Amino acid sequence: MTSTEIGTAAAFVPSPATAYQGDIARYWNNEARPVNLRLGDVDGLYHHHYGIGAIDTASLGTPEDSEYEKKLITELHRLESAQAEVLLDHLGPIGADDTLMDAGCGRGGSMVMAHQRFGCKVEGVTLSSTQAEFGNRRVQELGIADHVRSRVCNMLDTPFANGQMSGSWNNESSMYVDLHDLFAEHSRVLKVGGRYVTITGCWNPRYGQPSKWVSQINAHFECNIHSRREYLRAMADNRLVPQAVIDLTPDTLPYWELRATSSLVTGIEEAFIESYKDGSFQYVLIAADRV
Ligand SMILES: C[S@@+](CC[C@H](N)C(=O)[O-])C[C@H]1O[C@@H](n2cnc3c(N)ncnc32)[C@H](O)[C@@H]1O
Ligand SMILES: CC(C)=CCC/C(C)=C/COP(=O)(O)OP(=O)(O)O
Ligand SMILES: [Mg+2]
Repeated sequence: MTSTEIGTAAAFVPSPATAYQGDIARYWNNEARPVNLRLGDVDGLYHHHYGIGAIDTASLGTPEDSEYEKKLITELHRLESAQAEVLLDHLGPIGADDTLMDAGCGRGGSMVMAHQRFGCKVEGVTLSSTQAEFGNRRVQELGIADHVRSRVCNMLDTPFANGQMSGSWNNESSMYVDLHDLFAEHSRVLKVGGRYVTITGCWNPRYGQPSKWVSQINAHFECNIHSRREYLRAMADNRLVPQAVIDLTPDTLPYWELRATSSLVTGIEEAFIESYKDGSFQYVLIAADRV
């Protein structure tokens, strides 16, 4: 990759840094679950994260309604976009001249939302060429390819300059990497005073060790969920000072309970619901300032 200007083609695909990253690239290159594509089709924002907020039962109607499944998909998608809005709320004031980094950007839904809200540039990195192509195609269709770009790149070793970013985030993508390496890279690309935000699932140190449900989620996604304590320690070691730590577990449970009743279930719903209920697993937002 020679250019860092948004709007230029990013055809060069680097080799994965490790065999594990090669596995993860393959996983996301081959992913096409209806629960993600059909939700994205609702309004063209494609997410690979989960939802938060109360169910709007009035909008759902009853299961006997012939339109019920369509309404349920729309509702799940609304909750996933609400999750991304909450992440963006915590970035603080961002202007049109700022640049943000989405580490592990998936199909790019959060990046589009960030540009639409702030007018800023957004640089996304993913291991998957399929996802990067999907995201770049989508922003071209929207006419915002001069502001939003996905590229195939390891989030632990990005091409961005020191202090280039006013904000950066991981939306459900930090369970694929070592947290010390990850926060060292965010700390490098963020300017002093810049804001980092993550929404993630983490195991609860008060439970003791990762529960069987957490192990099941790890096996399902080939990831390695960290503990809440590990996040806070790795931030502290990398000049990232938490300003907000919010337990979103109660806010995400309605999403899972609704999803478990849909035709788009994937089989992982029970593990999320049971681990959130037994306290072994938590859905958290952490916002931290680069000092
Ligand atoms: C669950 S998806 C989340 C996607 C996106 N953040 C969202 O909210 O829709 C996880 C993403 O992390 C990316 N990822 C995992 N490890 C990575 C790494 N080392 N470097 C860059 N991206 C990585 C995957 O390619 C995938 O896009
Ligand atoms: C909170 C945790 C631990 C998340 C693990 C990372 C992950 C794979 C997120 C969801 O992606 P997705 O939207 O592709 O998954 P699904 O197909 O289940 O909707
Ligand atoms: Mg999904």
